[in-house]
Amino acid sequence: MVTIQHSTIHKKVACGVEQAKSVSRSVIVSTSTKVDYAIDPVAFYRQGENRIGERFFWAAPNGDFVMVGVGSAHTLVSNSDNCFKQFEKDWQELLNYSTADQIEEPGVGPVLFGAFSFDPKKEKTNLWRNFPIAKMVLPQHVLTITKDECWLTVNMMVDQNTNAEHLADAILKEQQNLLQNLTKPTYNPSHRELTIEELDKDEWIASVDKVAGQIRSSEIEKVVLAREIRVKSDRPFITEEILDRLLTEQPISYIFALEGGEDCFMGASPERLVKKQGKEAFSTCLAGSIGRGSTPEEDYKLGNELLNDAKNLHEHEVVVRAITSAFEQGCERISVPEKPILYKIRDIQHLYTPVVGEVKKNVSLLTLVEKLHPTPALGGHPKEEALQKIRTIERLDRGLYAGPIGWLDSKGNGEFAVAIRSALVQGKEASLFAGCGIVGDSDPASEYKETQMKFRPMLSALGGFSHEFK
Ligand SMILES: C=C(O[C@H]1C=CC=C(C(=O)O)[C@@H]1O)C(=O)O
Ligand SMILES: [Mg+2]
Repeated sequence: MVTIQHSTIHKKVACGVEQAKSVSRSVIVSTSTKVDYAIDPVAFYRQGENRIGERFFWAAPNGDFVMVGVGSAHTLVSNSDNCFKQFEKDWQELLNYSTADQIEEPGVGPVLFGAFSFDPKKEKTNLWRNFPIAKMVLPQHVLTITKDECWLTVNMMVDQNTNAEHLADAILKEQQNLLQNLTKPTYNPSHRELTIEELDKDEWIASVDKVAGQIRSSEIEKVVLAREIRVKSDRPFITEEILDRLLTEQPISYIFALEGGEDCFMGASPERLVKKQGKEAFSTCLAGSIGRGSTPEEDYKLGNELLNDAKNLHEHEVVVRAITSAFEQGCERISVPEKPILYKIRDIQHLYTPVVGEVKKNVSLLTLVEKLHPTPALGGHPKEEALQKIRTIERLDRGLYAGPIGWLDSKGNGEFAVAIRSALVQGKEASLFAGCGIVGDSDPASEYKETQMKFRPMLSALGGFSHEFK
């Protein structure tokens, strides 16, 4: 099933080589083809298994936009806290030396996909050894599925010595392999016996109590405290299987996976950080939580309770204030509803306020990400004081948990979610992360219960079940 003509791609690579010669540096050659048949994104991801360590998966809520990447034509890596600005500059420079088809569709053509650590200033542990502080990849092969179109893109980095014939052959051969087995995979739903270790559970509960006390007697208004559980299985986890479950069980969340070496960071986040499409920017304030009811009546009652609960409304309002203020710097004509509504996902319900604005001239998506991150839904308020508190009190290494994860294209469009409800999958083991917004009247036992609910999406997708997390 060849979708790009060999002669077309050969010509484009040869042109790229000429360009590389004239500018004395490597250049990106990118070409995209619209396909008129359905490609299952998980099947495409699975077919890329000989590129393990170099794949990513992204599906926006309701499958409105799906992007899968295999292989790496170029990788941007940063181990400093200046990563947003550095990547912005690197990307612009790469695009200045690129030849790509002019396609307006967001997410088609040269794209970067990647993730940023929650806090580059926090000391890194061995847990995240396979991930730098930040990385964004220009994939060799990209599958982009929008509401009514499906595209395949190949990206190549060529220099003056590239053999156009060889490169065109190799990339087409690999694309054919990726398109071999397009039927939706079926996975054995067999249940796994998981052993769950709650790391520093008592210390975490004590820290909630301590921080709530400090908040009552200081300028700090809110601090998000996270914890980790380590899960062990009798056999290796299969990331395709986990993706498949997440897509079925968490249809209105962002489903993501990013590989690093043998490890895979993945999750189902309900929380958008920011999306930019053309001139418009969209963000989401998502904070304040309660469980789901077992009957529609109970669920409605719980939702109503959340909508009127002073502690949760406060937790939420801090986020609305911070996101609005970040938008005021980068956007105009900002619209923010006065009151939150409910966002109900399988295991939990949240308070939700969407924020929309028109992006000011020359404000990029990465600039918005930098201004917004971390919102008080993940960090706290005031930002720096809350981060400092998290650095000293939290025992885990958050790594990419709660950091921005997403994509951007060559036209400035893209979207980032905050990587919560997530896990770092490492062979037969996985670390899961969950945090809670702590305010002055936080009750440690209820915050603990809230983290248990937030572990459920990933625990269930890993194929496990545990009474303590019911
Ligand atoms: C930090 C997390 O959730 C945030 C998002 C929604 C609700 C939250 C809350 O009610 O505490 C948190 O701010 C997490 O899931 O790890
Ligand atoms: Mg909360």
